[in-house]
Amino acid sequence: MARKMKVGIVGMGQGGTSIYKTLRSIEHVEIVVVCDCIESAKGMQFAQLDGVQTCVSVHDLAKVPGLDVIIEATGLDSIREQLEHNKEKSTAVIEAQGADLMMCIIEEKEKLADIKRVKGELDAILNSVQEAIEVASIDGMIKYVNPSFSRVTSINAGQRIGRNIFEVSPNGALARSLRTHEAVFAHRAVVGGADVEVIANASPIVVDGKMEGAVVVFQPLTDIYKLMEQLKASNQVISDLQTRINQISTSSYTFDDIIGSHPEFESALDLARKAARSNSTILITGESGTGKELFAHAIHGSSLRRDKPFIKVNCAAIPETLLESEFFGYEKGAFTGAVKTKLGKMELANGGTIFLDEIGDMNLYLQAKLLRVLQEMEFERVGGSQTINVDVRVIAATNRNLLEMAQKGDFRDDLFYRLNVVELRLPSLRNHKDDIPAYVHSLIAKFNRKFGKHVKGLTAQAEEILMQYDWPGNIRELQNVVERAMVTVDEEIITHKQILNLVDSSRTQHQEQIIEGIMPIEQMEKKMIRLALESYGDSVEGKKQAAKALKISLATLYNKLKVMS
Ligand SMILES: Nc1ncnc2c1ncn2[C@@H]1O[C@H](COP(=O)(O)OP(=O)(O)OP(=O)(O)O)[C@@H](O)[C@H]1O
Repeated sequence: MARKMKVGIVGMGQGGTSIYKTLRSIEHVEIVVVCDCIESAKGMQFAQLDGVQTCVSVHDLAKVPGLDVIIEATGLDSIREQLEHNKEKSTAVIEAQGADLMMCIIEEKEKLADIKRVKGELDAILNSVQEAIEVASIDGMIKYVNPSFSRVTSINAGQRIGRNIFEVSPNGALARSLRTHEAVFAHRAVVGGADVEVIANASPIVVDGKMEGAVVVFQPLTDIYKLMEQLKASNQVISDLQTRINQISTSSYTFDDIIGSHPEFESALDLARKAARSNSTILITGESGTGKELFAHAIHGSSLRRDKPFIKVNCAAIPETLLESEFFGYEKGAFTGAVKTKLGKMELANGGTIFLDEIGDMNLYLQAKLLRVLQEMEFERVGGSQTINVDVRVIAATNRNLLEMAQKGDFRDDLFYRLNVVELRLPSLRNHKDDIPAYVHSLIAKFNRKFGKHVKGLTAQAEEILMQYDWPGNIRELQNVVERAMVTVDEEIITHKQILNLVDSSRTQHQEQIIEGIMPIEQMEKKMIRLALESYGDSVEGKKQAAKALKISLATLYNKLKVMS
């Protein structure tokens, strides 16, 4: 850093004080000493506050060593003479006017240094930005282009600077901004020798309210396209992950969610529990609403794959044309509209279980493909050539008779046998009606929670209707009937009238008698036996007490129970 100029001032009246104040703020000047015969002069006080040495005698000031300049601000010849006599040889004495001039020069020098610094910073910025920048003065003379300008346009600075923008690029954003004195946004143009398509923004350069020129900043569209491509790719990744998250559901059902203790139902449950421990393919058959999907969930939820995906495909709900891509996914560009690669259900289920509901509705072409997957656990995405290996457990379900379909040629028999490794036949509800009270009990508790009600149960006659009805829609229909009864019920007990309104009367036997409270003796007997067991319990002791209450022997009770089950 340059050495500071050491200055002394004589005469701290108005003139001297004003010089003092100006010099004090100049970086390259150090005021070493000030002098006035009046010690309390304003300027003397300022100096004292600033910690600058003060004195009342010109002699003392002149003796301060190392002064470069003494500013004589009294205008008195006698003082000037005293200074000339006493100062060091190398010290210059200047008068107030000279000091003003000196200050102007120093200030200009400092301004220049500032400008140089700002210019250095600006150069660094302009040289490093990716955008091309061009500046022209108000008459169109090109004053500046940055290195990116040359990179983008293949025109070097020497070829461009000094030319007139109205001649070289009369329709560009820069010329338009100069002509209109307004900013120009998102102007698309082709520039340079390389015919590069760019998008440009230009704005006027205004100094002290006057337009001096304009600046244009532009970027090749290829750069923008590249960024857009990158953005699209990132969005694609996000949306794929989102789809994956939406599609993957790990099943939270277990066998504890399945109600039913009728022997036929129990044996299906036992088999399902055993199958859950293996990896075998399972075919679940049964009428609609018998619980096939619930069983599939429970098997997955109780298997070692329980923390992996459970993916359901409803083969009947997906149009045939989409089924293949739904299953195996597709590669980008596989067909019109395949703008991105999509994973199929088979891939999504990797490590977990795929549940093929309504498998009987799958077309023969896809059946062949599925057979290969089941045998080799590998497939290709639609439009792709890469073989994808997976580890998926398959559970299929149908309410159709696949064996019959296979015999007729409507279902591949090899696939049927491949699927039918474990066959789980779920009984229709009409075949395990004894479980109805337990279902109803659990459904009432579930809907009490859902609707905030306090329903306690249903009348004996209402229950009897449920027991007599033949439930074509099985447990799903029972669920609907109880839910609708719960919506309409005002009391704590659901009545037979409410139930009768909800079931198909042609499928309910002896409804008139029931309305009257009359029912066949045989039904009445079953009902009394159930009631007795409910009251005394199902244990041996409970059965003994129930037999006593029914006034029959324990052996007779056992015989009757055998017939009932
Ligand atoms: N044993 C059961 N215990 C409790 N709820 C059951 C039982 N069986 C079925 N459900 C319930 O009944 C409804 C129908 O069951 P699910 O959807 O599993 O039947 P499905 O046989 O798969 O029917 P579909 O063939 O029409 O697809 C479901 O809400 C299910 O939770």
